[in-house]
Amino acid sequence: MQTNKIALIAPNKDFTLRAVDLFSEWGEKIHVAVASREDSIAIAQQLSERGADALICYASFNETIKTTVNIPTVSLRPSMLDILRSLQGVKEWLVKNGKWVTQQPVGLIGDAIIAEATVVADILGIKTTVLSDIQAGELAVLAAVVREVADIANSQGSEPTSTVNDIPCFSITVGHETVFESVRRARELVLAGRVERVKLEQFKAVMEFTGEGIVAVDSQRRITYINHTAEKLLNKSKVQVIGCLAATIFPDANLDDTLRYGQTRIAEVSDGDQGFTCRIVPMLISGQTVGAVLTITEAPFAAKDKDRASRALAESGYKATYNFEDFITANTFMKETLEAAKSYACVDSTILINGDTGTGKEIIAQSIHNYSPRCRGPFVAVNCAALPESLLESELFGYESGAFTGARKNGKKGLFEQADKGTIFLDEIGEVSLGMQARLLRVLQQREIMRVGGDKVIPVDVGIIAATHRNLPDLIEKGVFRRDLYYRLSILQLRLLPLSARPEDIPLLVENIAKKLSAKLFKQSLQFSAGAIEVLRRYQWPGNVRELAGVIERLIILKKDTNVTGDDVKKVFDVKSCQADGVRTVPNGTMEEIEYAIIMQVLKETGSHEKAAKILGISTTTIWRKIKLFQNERNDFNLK
Ligand SMILES: Nc1ncnc2c1ncn2[C@@H]1O[C@H](COP(=O)(O)OP(=O)(O)OP(=O)(O)O)[C@@H](O)[C@H]1O
Repeated sequence: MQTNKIALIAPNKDFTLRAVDLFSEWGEKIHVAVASREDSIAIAQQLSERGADALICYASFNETIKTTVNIPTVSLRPSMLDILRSLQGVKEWLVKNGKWVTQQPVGLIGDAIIAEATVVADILGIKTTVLSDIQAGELAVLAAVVREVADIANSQGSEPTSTVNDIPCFSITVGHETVFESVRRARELVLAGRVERVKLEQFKAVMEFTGEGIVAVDSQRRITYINHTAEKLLNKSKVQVIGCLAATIFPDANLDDTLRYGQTRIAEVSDGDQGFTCRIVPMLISGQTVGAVLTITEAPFAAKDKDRASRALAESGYKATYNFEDFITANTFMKETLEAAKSYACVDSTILINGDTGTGKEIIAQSIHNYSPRCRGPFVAVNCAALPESLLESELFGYESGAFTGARKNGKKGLFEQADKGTIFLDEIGEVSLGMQARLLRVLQQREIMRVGGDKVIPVDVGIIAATHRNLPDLIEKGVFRRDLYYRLSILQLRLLPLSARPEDIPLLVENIAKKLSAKLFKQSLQFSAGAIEVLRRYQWPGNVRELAGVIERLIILKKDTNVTGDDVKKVFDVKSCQADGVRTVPNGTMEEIEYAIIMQVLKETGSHEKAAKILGISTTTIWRKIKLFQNERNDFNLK
């Protein structure tokens, strides 16, 4: 390879010789190689491997060559000026030889030049006809033939280069200026390529030495790039990894959401001993996902500790079991909500879930935790309505020894501390007192707590998800909820629709819940008729999915066969009202008093909040809330 790194691929020996002459005349050190159509690609590749920075290729070779080499290519073909000059020569010759007056057409041959030659001939007033080759067509009626010849012009003359059956044949060849222009263009591309390469090298240097591991994956999920840090983290070399399917290196990293739907997500991946947190970001070109970039950092939990960690979590009970797949819905709004929830899971801001009782707020909270980088940490759910204020405070923030009578000798860690590195789910946040709201606001802002009776500030690393069935802006208006706390909580909001607003979910939920419950109760799964589904769709479901699950459970237990009709469903609804109206006596009083009395009666009969909730078709949270509300109102009343 010569020092000048441009090479020309010529289609024949004559072309080659003329090009060599021209380049030496111009003092250009350009390597010229001759190639046939068949070996042109191999020769182009050899030239590229031997260090050529750009190739000038005869036009008919260029289309295939440019897609097989990684260096820029320039197509060399007769220019418009070359065609004009040739046809002008033809016209002059026809005039000079008395053939112009006959107005016989000129035959044109050569796919690459036909379009331009026809236009130029029109301008010059030359009649033309297109021929496929020199033997074909009515040569006798032609004044002349003009054809493209793969050569460099050797003279500027306007004489025929040959004759066929006494018809003069003229050639259109590549002019000297055209060759010169192709060299100029190739040089320009080499220069531009160099600038790009410098930028690329700078970019690569930054990528290589950043503290995070970086891996790029194409749309076929094959690894196309891995930086030095990722090689070290994964203990694998570029050679081992490039070209492999991402799944072979990261079996737990699900790329579907990113490659199909362009979503950014965070996954916990491991390669045996070591665990990593992996942020997966789509690579977009003009809005189209063409691949993904994975940034990898060491996870707070090493893989070898995972079993121990998850065992400890299971034992502590602070474990989230639900994932997004468990949330069944066919409703478009709810599907969008799930997508938003997945995005929220990737950031650490507080999330507020709003929805009626039984709409799945806890499923969503658990799923967010399990989808987030905190998934290996604890998930601590606190029902803020279930505890009296003083107890809630010491439960949430813990206490120091001797903080109050009956306090443990060594003090106690609060739930915020227990949720460290994980997520705390503050259910029924709308029910907490103003005093407690002030304490919560401080944690939300500073991510620090102070134990009851303590004076030490303890930093806590927790994700916070809050939920309520209440309309918090209404509570703000009533002065029972702090506006500043609401703003803090509501940066990322999710709203869950009541079941009555999404009747299209009923068939899916019925099928799914019936399958799960019948397996749990060791019963055969039920078949719901269209009539049964219709009855279920028309019902209002004040207790939402929890109530639906209760109805299905009753059907599974009561039905002797497996086919459920509309009447069966109605009867089960009746059974429920019989239980409430028939067996128990309804006391006199206000609605609240009757409700309170019924709740207390069922609690007494069952001895358990869970069983009572099931019978009444409401959640345990609602039971706690109603009791608390009733008792608070009584206390207020008594105080007055
Ligand atoms: N979309 C759903 N798909 C499947 N199961 C659901 C769905 N929504 C709710 N459930 C089921 O309904 C029950 C209630 O759900 P969850 O406890 O998450 O509701 P909630 O909104 O937190 O209720 P509450 O406010 O009363 O505590 C659970 O058994 C849950 O599995």
